[in-house]
Amino acid sequence: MSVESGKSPGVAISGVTKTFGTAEAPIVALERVDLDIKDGEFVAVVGPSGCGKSTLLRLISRLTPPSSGTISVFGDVSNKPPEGMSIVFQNHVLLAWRSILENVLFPADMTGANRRALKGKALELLENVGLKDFADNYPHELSGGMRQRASIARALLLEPRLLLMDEPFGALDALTREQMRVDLEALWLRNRMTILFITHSIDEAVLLADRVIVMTPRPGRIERVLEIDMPRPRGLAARRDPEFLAKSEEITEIFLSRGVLHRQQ
Ligand SMILES: Nc1ncnc2c1ncn2[C@@H]1O[C@H](COP(=O)(O)OP(=O)(O)OP(=O)(O)O)[C@@H](O)[C@H]1O
Repeated sequence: MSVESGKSPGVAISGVTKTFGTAEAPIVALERVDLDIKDGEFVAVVGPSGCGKSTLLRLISRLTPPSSGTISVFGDVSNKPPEGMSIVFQNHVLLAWRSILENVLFPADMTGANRRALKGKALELLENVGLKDFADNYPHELSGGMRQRASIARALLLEPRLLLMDEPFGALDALTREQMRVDLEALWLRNRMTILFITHSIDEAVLLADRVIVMTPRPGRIERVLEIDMPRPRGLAARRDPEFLAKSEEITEIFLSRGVLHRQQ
């Protein structure tokens, strides 16, 4: 049951299979996936390349329909894009000819929202992601990490209730990635939106999420769901928490047992 008494429904995925290809040569990207995400929960999905993580995100966003099964987003089972949804991809998709502030305001232009009323909000978001002084610069004047921060600020402009993040830090250097993780947690603690965060990194998943969904490939299935019981904010120190070490090890063991990782000979 996806709806806890007294709480609003989050995302409920029930018996979902997604098959690509042809009847003769089907590619089963996801098979019989069941997953409930609570409203306001931070869930990470970790798994090897090709296990169906992006497909899962695309199904929830309704960019792709499931082959079978149902997906309810905040109680809505229609095939319309969920209201209050934002997506952040691995590679920033900023518009080269717009300043950073204008890029963050872009969703206002797309939806017909009042951009004048949202300008203050956009500047506040740029401050939150450490780009206050770059509002009038253009994307080519920023580093990769700064551009990704701007993408995240843009995704938050309309105060999404559901934030879908597909390897958002995948293209960043290790130091920037660590800082982005800490900053994303701070943003989430302020806004408490529902987050589905896709990553290849075991550490990142355990450090960020309330629950980690471990997926294994061919066909993509949920192998295990782990509750991460660490106090927040977790910040940089969380890497020393015994819970972090135990849960990272548990996930590593799953991938070892499924041949995704191999011990050195
Ligand atoms: N549009 C499509 N047409 C055909 N096959 C597809 C399509 N999209 C995904 N697939 C297949 O579905 C499977 C899962 O792909 P998906 O992109 O969801 O994996 P992923 O876990 O996100 O991988 P990665 O971590 O490499 O991004 C793969 O075998 C892929 O080839």
